[in-house]
Amino acid sequence: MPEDTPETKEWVLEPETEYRFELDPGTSLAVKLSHGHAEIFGFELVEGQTYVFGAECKGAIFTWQGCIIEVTGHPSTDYVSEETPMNAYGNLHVAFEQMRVRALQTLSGSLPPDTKSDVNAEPPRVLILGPENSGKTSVCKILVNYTVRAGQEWTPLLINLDPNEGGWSAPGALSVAPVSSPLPTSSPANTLGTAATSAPTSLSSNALLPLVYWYGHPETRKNPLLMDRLIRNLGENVRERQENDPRGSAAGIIVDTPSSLGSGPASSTEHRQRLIKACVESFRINVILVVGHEKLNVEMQRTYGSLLTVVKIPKSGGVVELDHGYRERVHSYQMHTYMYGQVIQPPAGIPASSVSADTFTDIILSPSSSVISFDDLTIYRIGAATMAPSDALPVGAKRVVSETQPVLVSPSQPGSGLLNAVLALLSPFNPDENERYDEEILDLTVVGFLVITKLDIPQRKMTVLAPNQGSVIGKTAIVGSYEWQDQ
Ligand SMILES: Nc1ncnc2c1ncn2[C@@H]1O[C@H](COP(=O)(O)OP(=O)(O)OP(=O)(O)O)[C@@H](O)[C@H]1O
Repeated sequence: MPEDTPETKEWVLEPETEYRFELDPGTSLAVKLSHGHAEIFGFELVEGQTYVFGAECKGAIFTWQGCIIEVTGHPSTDYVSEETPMNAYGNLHVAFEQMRVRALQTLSGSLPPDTKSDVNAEPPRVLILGPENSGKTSVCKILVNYTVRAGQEWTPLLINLDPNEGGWSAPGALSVAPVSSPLPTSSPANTLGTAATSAPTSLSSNALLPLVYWYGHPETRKNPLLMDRLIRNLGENVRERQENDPRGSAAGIIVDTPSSLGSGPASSTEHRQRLIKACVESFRINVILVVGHEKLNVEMQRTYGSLLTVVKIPKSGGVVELDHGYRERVHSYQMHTYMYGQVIQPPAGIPASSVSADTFTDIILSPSSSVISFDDLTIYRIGAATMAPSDALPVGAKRVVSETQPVLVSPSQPGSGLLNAVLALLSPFNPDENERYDEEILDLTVVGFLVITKLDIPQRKMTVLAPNQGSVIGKTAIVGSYEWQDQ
């Protein structure tokens, strides 16, 4: 066997144990379920199929009944753990499933006679809170995957409010997507599954169609007012959808949140509480799950305990501490995946043909680079980032820009910060002039992202990279604080 051909190791997993792995940059791992049943964050693996992981993925293959897996590759860490919180997560799922069934029965008027009085049967609308690296996103994924696997054709709404996570599009996005088939795991570039792409693809059966707003910064503290507004915008959209489809809404809502809502310095308490309130109100939350944090649990019990159910759930010992450098690399993987698709080469010796097509590890996209005039695209930045420091203002001048005020950014201005910036392209303004209003731009959803790769100030031209050739001329875009360079 050549030296760099990784050996294949067989792992026999006892019931209710999991095989955990972490990958280094540039490596991949192949896992074949050779016997039994197993799942990754609730996504069921098919016996005999090989699943490939890359882009520094970290994860766990869990089994309820026991299984045998064959693992090929060089993970930086791998081990089997017998202590997992999956029982608790499974029980939660059962409780939520009961809520869904009752909600549906109430809607269709088919409740058993003795329970007819239960007119308040509500589907689960769940907010997941916890500190950094507590496994919030993984819990969301497990709960969503169990819901869609329940065989009731549920289509829960998964809401990503963690701009650092990026959800289905680019980092900085806040979004919601109805999920109708299980979300696979293969790379942190698409933790929550993959949105429909421009690729001519047979994968579209489980591609998602998210509704996206752009916050544009990794930290919620950068612009809490904007966060608040976008959360409420998402809430409006969700409410509208649910009013139009009450039966569909019985599947419920799962909301993943940024860690800044779960913990932070005392100085940030007000900011945290304000955003949690925005979430609870916007999505009419009836269950708050607190992942492994006693103090936060007590705080939530005190604030919301009389209005809704607050449950503390255990944190998995497998959750990996992600550092700042890793998160930046993930943002870069996300942008690369957004523009070019994702190809994860299986480890040597694993034929690509044996790899499951469910995991989006072989999608090639061809972005288009085009040169446009400075006047073709109107670019705004929201609020304070463009503000000059107060001491740089002329004597006697007062600051007039508020946190949510759109400020025009001119590419011709040296130091505009636009070179390599990620821009969110917005849906059109209301065509009816009478319906237009000052801050309308904050309420427009995103139709795509682009990156400015070159600025030619003397010629007033810029080069933009976008996933497809659709024209951007005459459109409006927002710039945040993300930059990306194609390497
Ligand atoms: N049981 C597990 N075994 C191995 N890795 C895991 C396990 N659970 C979670 N992870 C990994 O740990 C990392 C952090 O988990 P996750 O993203 O769910 O946490 P989070 O609380 O949402 O993070 P954030 O601080 O970004 O909000 C992820 O890479 C995830 O894949």
